[in-house]
Amino acid sequence: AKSCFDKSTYYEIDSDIEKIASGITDEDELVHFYGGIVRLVAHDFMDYDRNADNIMGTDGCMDWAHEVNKGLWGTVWCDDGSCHLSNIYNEKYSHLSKADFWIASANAVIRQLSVDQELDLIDTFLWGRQDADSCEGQGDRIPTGSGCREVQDILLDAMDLTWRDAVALLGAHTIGKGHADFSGHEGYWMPTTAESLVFDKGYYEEIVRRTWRPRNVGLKEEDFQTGTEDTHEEPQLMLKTDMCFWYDIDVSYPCCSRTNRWYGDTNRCDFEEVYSDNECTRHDDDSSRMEAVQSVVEFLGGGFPNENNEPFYKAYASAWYKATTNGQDNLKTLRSECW
Ligand code: HEM
Repeated sequence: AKSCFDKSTYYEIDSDIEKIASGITDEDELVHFYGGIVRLVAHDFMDYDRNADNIMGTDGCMDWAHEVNKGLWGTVWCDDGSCHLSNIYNEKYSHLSKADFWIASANAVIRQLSVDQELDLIDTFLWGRQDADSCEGQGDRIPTGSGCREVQDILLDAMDLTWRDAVALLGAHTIGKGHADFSGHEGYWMPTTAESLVFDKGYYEEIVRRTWRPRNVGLKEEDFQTGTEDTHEEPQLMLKTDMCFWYDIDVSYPCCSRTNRWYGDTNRCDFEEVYSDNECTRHDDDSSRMEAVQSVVEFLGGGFPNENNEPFYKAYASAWYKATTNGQDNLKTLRSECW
């Protein structure tokens, strides 16, 4: 096997992803095809812990049976020939490590779904990662969405990212969907399926502009929702970890954002239960988490509405690079040709 990764192989993976996507006619399935690939990489890099004996990170190893990874094994990656991504890997790319292949595949998704296909991550792509055979405890390191504390412990402390990096990376929730069967968090981060197929700064606009009321209070799937069956075909959600970039929900949950907005006669916080009397509080001015708030403002790209995805794209590329190279010291740039 040639253990070499050249540009033409990188482009071929991109076009294979495009080909598979163009054959998927069901929109929900398409959202999960694209979203699942990016989430797969996120679960590979979010287990990195610089302070642990086994630092893990992008090593192609996943504790597939762990609850937090539900929705990856069996639909995104599998060994029975029923998953697009593992099928092309087995057919054409198994000379590459899974870790490198997954990242190249996610780069393809991000490029294809970005506005004007502008967010091309090829220039910062490095390869040479080695797959690990075992990664015991991997799943225990992955965040579940419980709140700001989790972002701080995992993305900042263990992964050595900044708040700005974390806010940029989570912008990926603009694509994809949460599933009742997998995480228990049902719904899209965006208001429509179509918008869940565009990789842009929409996620930040949704956090800031909507009224978000608590859902699943008291359960382990505590999160936020907005809208009603009248306004939304499918539920629209935010996790507590998403809302944390704008509100101090560790302190104020179960709370509602923007308590002064109405839908007919009903306060938008009060559809199921009254939350209009408990507004989500903002971070203290002197809190280190204000860096997250400032990053959201930066990625909004100016006053609403605007088409300026530049600040988000730049920060995303830089954070993605850090997250996918953490702990790796022998990575190489793409060859122009492999022999
Ligand atoms: C605090 C960190 C994070 C938490 C708590 C979190 C949590 C979740 C949850 C609960 C889901 C729904 C899974 C399901 O039910 O199908 C999800 C999906 C997703 N996540 Fe995250 N995530 C985090 C970070 C990230 C990062 C860093 C990325 C990428 C850069 C990412 C990309 C995605 C994508 C694309 C989906 C959609 C998957 C699909 O459509 O099947 N997430 N995430």
